[in-house]
Amino acid sequence: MTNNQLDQLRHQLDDVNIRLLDMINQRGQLVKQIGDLKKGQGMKAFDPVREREMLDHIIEHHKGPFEYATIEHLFKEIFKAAKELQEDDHRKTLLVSRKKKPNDTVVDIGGIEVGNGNQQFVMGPCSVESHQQVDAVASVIKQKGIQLLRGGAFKPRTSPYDFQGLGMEGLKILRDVGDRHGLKVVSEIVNPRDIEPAHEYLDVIQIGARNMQNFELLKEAGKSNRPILLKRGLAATINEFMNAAEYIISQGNGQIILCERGIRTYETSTRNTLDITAVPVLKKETHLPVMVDVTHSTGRRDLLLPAAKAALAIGADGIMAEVHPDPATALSDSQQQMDIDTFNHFMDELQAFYKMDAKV
Ligand SMILES: O=C(O)C(=O)C[C@]1(C(=O)O)C=C[C@@H](O)C=C1
Repeated sequence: MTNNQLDQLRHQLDDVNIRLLDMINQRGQLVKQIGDLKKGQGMKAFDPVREREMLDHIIEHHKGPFEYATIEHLFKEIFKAAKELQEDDHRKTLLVSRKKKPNDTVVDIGGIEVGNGNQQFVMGPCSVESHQQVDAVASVIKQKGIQLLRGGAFKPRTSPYDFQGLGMEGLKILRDVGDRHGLKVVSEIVNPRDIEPAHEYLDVIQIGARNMQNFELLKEAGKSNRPILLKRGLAATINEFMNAAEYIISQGNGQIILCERGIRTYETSTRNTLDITAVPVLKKETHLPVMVDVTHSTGRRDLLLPAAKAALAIGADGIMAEVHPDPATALSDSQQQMDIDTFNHFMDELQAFYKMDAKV
C-alpha cells in the first residue's frame, strides 16, 4: 500500500468518524427528548426490555466484520451514556446542585458564616435538661471560641418511654443561655406547626435524621427565613439527601447546612457508620456547606476526636458534637456525650491538628 492510499483511507475514516459523531449526537438529542417524556410520566431512565429489543433488532442487521459480541458491547456503552445523559439532565434541574449554582453557598447565622472556608463548631448537650445544665456547657464552649450552641428540646426517641425533651420550654432555656453568652442557638423541630413559633427562640432550625423525609416539615422549613441544618436520614442515599434539601430550597429558603451523621450498615462496632466520603461527594454535587456530627455517627466517646480530624481533613465546613456537664446523669445519650474535660482536650487537639483560628 502506498502512502497515498493510506492517506486516502485515513481521510475516508475521518469522514466516517464525523458522521458517527453526528449520529451519536443525533441519538443523544432523541434520548434527551425520550428522557423528558419518561420523567414527565414518572418512568425510570433504565429500561432493560427496550435495550434487549434494540439489541435484537441490531443483530438482524449486523453484517460484520466485527464479532456480534463486540457490537453488543459498543451499543451497551452507548445505552449507558444515554442513561447518564438523561439522569444528568435531571440532576441539573436540582436547585441544590452545583451545576445549577457553581459557587459555594455561605450560610449566614446572624453574622456567623458557615461554608466560608473557616470551620465552625456546633456544641452542646444532647437534650436541654435545665437552665443550669445548658449554662455550664455554654460557658466552656464560649471559652474555646465556639459560637454555635446546640441542645435538643423536641427529642424524637426510639422508645416512646424515653425522655421526650422539654419542648418549647427547652427552646426558651436555650435562647436565654445563648443570649447570656453571645452564642447563636440550634435546635431540632419535629412538627411543621412548631416551625413558626420556634422563630422566636432559634437562630438555626435543625431537621433531624428521622425526619429527613418528613416532606411537610421540609416544606415548612423552606418557608422559614432561618437557616436550616438538615441531617442525613438513617438509611438515606446521597440522592435522597439532596432531594430532601431540594424540598427546602424549592420553597425559597436556600440557607441550608447539610449534616452527615452516619448511616445504618451491618457494622455494629459504632452506633452508625460515618460515611466520610459523603462530605466531598456532597460538596462536589451541591453548593451547600457540609458538617459532620461525630457524636451520632460514632456513638463512641473514644472515636470523636479521630472522626472530627477525618472530617476536617476531608473538607467538612464544621463539626457537631455533644457536651454535657455530667454525662453519666444525662437524660439522653449518656454513653456518647463528652464531659467538660474531654471537651477541652477534644478542642485543644483539634485546634492544634488543624491550626484553626477559632474566633472568640
Ligand atoms: O427508549 C428509551 O426508553 C430510552 O430511554 C432510550 C434508551 C436508549 O439509549 O436507547 C436509554 C435508556 C434505556 O435503558 C433504554 C433506551
